[in-house]
Amino acid sequence: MPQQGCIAVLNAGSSSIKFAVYEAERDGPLLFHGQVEGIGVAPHLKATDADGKSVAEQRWDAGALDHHAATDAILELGRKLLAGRPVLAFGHRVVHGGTAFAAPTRVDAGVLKALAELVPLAPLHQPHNLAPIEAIARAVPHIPQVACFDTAFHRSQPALAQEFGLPRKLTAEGVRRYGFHGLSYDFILTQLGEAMPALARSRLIVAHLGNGASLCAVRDGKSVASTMGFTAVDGLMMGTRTGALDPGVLLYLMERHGMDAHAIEDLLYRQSGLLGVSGISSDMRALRQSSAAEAREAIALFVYRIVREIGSLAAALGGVDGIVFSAGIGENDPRTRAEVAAGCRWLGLEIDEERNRRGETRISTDRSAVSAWIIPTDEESMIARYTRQVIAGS
Ligand SMILES: Nc1ncnc2c1ncn2[C@@H]1O[C@H](COP(=O)(O)OP(=O)(O)O)[C@@H](O)[C@H]1O
Ligand SMILES: CC(=O)OP(=O)(O)O
Ligand SMILES: [Mg+2]
Repeated sequence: MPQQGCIAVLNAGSSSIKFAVYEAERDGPLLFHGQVEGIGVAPHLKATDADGKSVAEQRWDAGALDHHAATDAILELGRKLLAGRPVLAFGHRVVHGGTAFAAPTRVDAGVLKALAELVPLAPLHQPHNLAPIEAIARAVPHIPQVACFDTAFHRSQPALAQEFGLPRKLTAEGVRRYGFHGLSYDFILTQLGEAMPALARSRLIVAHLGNGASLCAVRDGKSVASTMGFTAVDGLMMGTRTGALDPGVLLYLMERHGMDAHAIEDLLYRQSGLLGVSGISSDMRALRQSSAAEAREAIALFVYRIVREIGSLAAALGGVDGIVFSAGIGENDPRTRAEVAAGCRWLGLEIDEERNRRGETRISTDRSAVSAWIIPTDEESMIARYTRQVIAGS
């Protein structure tokens, strides 16, 4: 009997590369999935089959595995696990789609060239999103590849929410707020739309808190505003990124410290955030385990920034009905959820400590005016869905 074809998905984040393989048919089931997480900290590859049974596990020392080597390890593992089963298409997360790409797109040489021009706008992601596309195109040029964009979900934002106070010429050139983590928000809203349609239509703030972190204000299932802007360094403080920063700091760094664009990029994207403030780690798990005052300060600043930005998005929405937590920290760290919720008491949010500790889907009390939820994200399944659609339509 001929083997059924499948869809292979790659999702390169700033500290992880996630992967998944599904049967190719519509809503085809997952065959296996996994991730290399902790890239740059404590790389750890883990893959499981559809029943959750481990099919691969490996660890490396902090410096021994970069994104490039992690992609190679995943492609190698994929070949082994697929055991000759044909891949009908590859779906990829591509963080920045700029002004030109507002929907999932089949990749060809022209598309790849346009996406490569956006590398300076997403230096922690875009190169790692494009490298496997190029490698796969070289190795198996006949297999279609589809790029799915983090920016696409936010294209529904009102024009004002997308603008900076810059001269119009720059806005027209594309210097505007894009927003990221869109595949994650899209997945979460799709899930809510199926399971809790009334909640999905209400005024929500979704907190995607991973190594990269952002908030999205959603009304009627559509993005209204987001904390990330032109690039994924804006908004919340993150694992290694500053988040929003007074632009005057950049001028100071250039004038007083003679820093050029390259040095500033390194500072803003790789040396700051939880890592820079704590001087210990970019990983929330390590900071929670540390008794150092600097670790506590880094976490307190992370939470403070989230609470302040929730206030800002609540204003953009004209009120809030629910808050959703997701991604590495949002799904797994009850203390961060409780601390954020404590800062949102003024909004009418009351958390149920036991539900929060157990990680239940609804973590607010029954009488809380604003509900709070944990919805695990699954960007890979969203990418697979879009990849099937694009292939079916081409
Ligand atoms: N059990 C946990 N407790 C607290 N934080 C966690 C836990 N598991 C993962 N994290 C955090 O999640 C981050 C990774 O989130 P993830 O969304 O997978 O990352 P990426 O932004 O690379 O896609 C880690 O850096 C770590 O800070
Ligand atoms: C856009 C972004 O920051 O993504 P990630 O959280 O996967 O690093
Ligand atoms: Mg991610």
